[in-house]
Amino acid sequence: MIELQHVFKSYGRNSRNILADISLRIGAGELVFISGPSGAGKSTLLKLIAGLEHASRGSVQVNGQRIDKLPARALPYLRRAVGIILQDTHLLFDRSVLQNVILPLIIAGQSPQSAAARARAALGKVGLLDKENFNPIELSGGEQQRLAIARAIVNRPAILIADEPTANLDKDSARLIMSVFRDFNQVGVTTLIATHDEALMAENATRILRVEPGRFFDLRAGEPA
Ligand SMILES: Nc1ncnc2c1ncn2[C@@H]1O[C@H](COP(=O)(O)OP(=O)(O)OP(=O)(O)O)[C@@H](O)[C@H]1O
Repeated sequence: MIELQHVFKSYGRNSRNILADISLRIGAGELVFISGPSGAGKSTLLKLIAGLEHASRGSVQVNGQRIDKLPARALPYLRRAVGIILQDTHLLFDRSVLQNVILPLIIAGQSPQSAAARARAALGKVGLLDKENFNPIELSGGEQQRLAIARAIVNRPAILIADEPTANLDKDSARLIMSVFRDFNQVGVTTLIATHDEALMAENATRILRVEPGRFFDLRAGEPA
């Protein structure tokens, strides 16, 4: 499903490697955490997999496609295959909760009617149906994260990627967010979550990819460290 082979990433020609010689495989339906100190390259790794950044060297395969070689015209396909929630959720505060979720469907060419029905189904899955007419600014931090999740999954991606989705949330909101991810993971969505939250990983970990400056660890639950 996701395979990186000898991937290097630096930003700019003469700058240092943020990621150096990373190889990994993530199978369909896995739930994987990406951990590591600030600045180590967690977001960079997620962006390479989502096709938002390009590897400087090495190959990145998603759903059997070399996305580092993907022509620009194939990018919409990748956008639909991978739902992404970045650290800054980029919610649109000039329209309603429902309209925020409808927008990616309209962009993908759906009729307004079927887009509204699917957007409502997505809001239902994250427990926000009763707030569809609110402005996102009126939502709590945890609710805004859930809205960002609804928007990311409304196109039914096979892969869901989230960058620090529980940062700045209290414990109960973080648990609720995690239960939403687990629900999607349980119906087969491959889920990658970058986090600093040790408690979250301890409670949910199946596999942790730990990114440190110059080092990389693939820690599978149940395997000796
Ligand atoms: N677009 C960019 N241009 C130049 N340097 C960048 C860019 N994006 C990230 N970097 C640098 O790459 C390094 C890794 O950043 P990244 O955001 O991947 O780390 P991170 O592990 O996700 O950090 P954090 O936990 O603080 O979010 C940092 O030194 C950062 O300054």
